[in-house]
Amino acid sequence: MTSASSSFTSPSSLRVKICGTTSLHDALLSADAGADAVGLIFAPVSKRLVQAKVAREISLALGPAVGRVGVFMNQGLDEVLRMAEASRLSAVQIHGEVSSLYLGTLACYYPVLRVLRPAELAGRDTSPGGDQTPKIESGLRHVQTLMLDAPSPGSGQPLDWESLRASFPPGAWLAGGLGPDNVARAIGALRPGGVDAVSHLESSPGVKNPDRVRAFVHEARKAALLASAESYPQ
Ligand SMILES: O=C(O)c1ccccc1NCC(=O)[C@H](O)[C@H](O)COP(=O)(O)O
Repeated sequence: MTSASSSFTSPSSLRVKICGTTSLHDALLSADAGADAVGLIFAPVSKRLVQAKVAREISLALGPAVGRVGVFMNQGLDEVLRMAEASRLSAVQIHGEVSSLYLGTLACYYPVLRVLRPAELAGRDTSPGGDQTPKIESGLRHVQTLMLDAPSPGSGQPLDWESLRASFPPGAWLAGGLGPDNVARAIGALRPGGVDAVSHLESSPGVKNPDRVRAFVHEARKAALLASAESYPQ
């Protein structure tokens, strides 16, 4: 496994996901801005919940080139698979406590973005009284894309990128408090395989700010280009 600082991020391979899409209008906006994927949140705790009917409408309208990632948190396998099929999702993003069996089963049907918090990345939950069991389901690494996110998803809180430099898994995606103003610094620090954002791209919960969405995609692409140029030996 290469270290995060030496891994190569090709500008064309950085994936940009715009999460918390609740309307066809905003989905088309993100696609037009050059996003690779939109996130459709089905976790009931979210203030950005998308209606199943709207999610399906979005999936069918976006066509094959833009991913539709369903976001789930502590929801049963049956529910995830049912929503994914009904909404014509192209991938699922899984937050919360789930088993290896759960992830392995899902991975038979959909590409899985598995979300971890920094404490879990270190291999154990360091919170008071936390479970010390390693949290990366090692047998499933080959079928998962990891995403590192803040402990409270969708809260707009950035992670401490510097402290993650040594442990950030090559190719993992990064979320947590990203926006047009800081995504370049985050890419420069960790060279993620993808970036994902919601809070700092909105005018109100569940409603996108078009200028910020466009600026986010633009800044992310520009930073990936710079990072890949720096990765070439002189
Ligand atoms: O955004 C939410 O409301 C949400 C609620 C419950 C589970 C996941 C949720 N969002 C998932 C995402 O992928 C967000 O884009 C990610 O957490 C980053 O959010 P932000 O820090 O607000 O950019």
